[in-house]
Amino acid sequence: MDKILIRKLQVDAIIGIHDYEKQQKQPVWLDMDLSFDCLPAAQSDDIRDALDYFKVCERVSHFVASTRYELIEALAEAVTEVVLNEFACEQIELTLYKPNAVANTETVGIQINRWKQ
Ligand SMILES: Nc1nc2c(c(=O)[nH]1)N=C([C@H](O)[C@@H](O)CO)CN2
Repeated sequence: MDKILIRKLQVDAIIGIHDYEKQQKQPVWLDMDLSFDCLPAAQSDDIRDALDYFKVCERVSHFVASTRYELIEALAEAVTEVVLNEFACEQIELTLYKPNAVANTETVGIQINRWKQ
């Protein structure tokens, strides 16, 4: 299966277990590998046959910016539900990073794989 790739989509969100994290947004980064048959779009050269990565990024950015979660596990799960429910991809591998979470690390994060039911 082909994939549409999105790397380091940057969104500010309310995410964390501590009070200070509930009072101010902080950056999260998202990598998304979206399983999708790209042959029809390659043959037609028509965006209507494609999984439009701009629309995915726009929707996920608005969703993440509007949420409040304590755990990255919960935010990651919610993002995969939005993408699978609203776009034609069959599977998503999502990596969600929280770069400001732990000092002396480049970032921490989570990776999950979810399929359309
Ligand atoms: N598995 C997880 N561990 C931790 C999380 C999380 O979301 N998932 N969150 C925190 C804190 O919010 C941290 O990011 C900020 O101090 C700690 N551990």
